[in-house]
Amino acid sequence: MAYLSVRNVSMAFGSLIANDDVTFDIEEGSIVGLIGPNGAGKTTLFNCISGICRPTAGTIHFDGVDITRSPACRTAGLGAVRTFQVVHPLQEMTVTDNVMVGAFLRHRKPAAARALANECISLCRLEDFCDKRAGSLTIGTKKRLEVARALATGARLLMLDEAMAGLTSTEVRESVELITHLKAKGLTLLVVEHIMEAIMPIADKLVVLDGGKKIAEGPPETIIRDERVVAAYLGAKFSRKMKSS
Ligand SMILES: Nc1ncnc2c1ncn2[C@@H]1O[C@H](COP(=O)(O)OP(=O)(O)OP(=O)(O)O)[C@@H](O)[C@H]1O
Repeated sequence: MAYLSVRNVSMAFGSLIANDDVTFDIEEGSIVGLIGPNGAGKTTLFNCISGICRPTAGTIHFDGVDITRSPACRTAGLGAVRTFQVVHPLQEMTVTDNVMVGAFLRHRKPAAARALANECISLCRLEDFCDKRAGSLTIGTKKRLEVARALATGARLLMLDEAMAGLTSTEVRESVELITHLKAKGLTLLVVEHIMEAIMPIADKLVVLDGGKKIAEGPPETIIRDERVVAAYLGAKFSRKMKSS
C-alpha cells in the first residue's frame, strides 16, 4: 500500500458534493501538488485527510493505518499534519513558544520540546525571529512559522494549504527552497498551490480536482498538456508558456 492512500473519498455538505469519489496515492518522500480552480474541493480533501472532516464515503490510509475516521489529534500524532491557508499563530507568544506548542505533541518535558522547536526553527530559517512576538511578523514569516510548528509535531507527511499565497516573489522562492529542503530531509509533502510557476518544477506528481472530482493525475509535464486541465484550470496561454519554458 502507498504511504498515503486515498480511495474513493467523497465529502458532502448537505446536497453539495465537495469531493466526489477521489482516489490517488502518494509515495513516501515525494512532493505531490493538489491543484484546481477555486471551489474544486482541495481544502475539503485536506480536511478529510487531516481528520478535520470525516468523509461521507471512501477510505484513507496513512503508512498502513486506517485514518478515515481518525480525529485530527490522532492523525497528527501518527505524523500526518496540515497547515492552514489563513495562518493563525498565537499572536502574543514568541516564535519559539509557538513552535514549542507543536513540539509538546512529541515531548512532555519543556527542555526536550525546546530542543525540537529550535531544530525546526533553524530548518525554517527563523533563528532571527525566535524572541519576536508572532503577531508582529510579516505574512511570509508567519507562514514559515506555521510550517515550523507543524514540523515540530513530528510531521512525516506535511500538508501545506496555499503556503505561498500572498507572498512576495522572493518569499515564494524561499518557500520553494524550504519545500525541496524538507523533501531532501525525508519528508513527504502534499501541497495545495495556485502559483503554478512554483509548484510545477518541484512536484513529482500533480493531482487535479475540478468540481470535486479528480480530472487528472500525473507528472507536471503531462498535466500541462492535458486538455481537460487546460480547459478547467490552466488556460491555453499558460500551458503554452510552461511547455516552452
Ligand atoms: N463547511 C462547509 N459547509 C458547506 N460547504 C462547504 C464547506 N466547506 C467547503 N464547502 C464548499 O465545498 C466546495 C469546495 O470548497 P473547498 O474550500 O474545498 O475548495 P478549494 O478547492 O479549496 O477552493 P479554494 O482554491 O478557493 O480554496 C465549495 O463549493 C465550498 O463552498
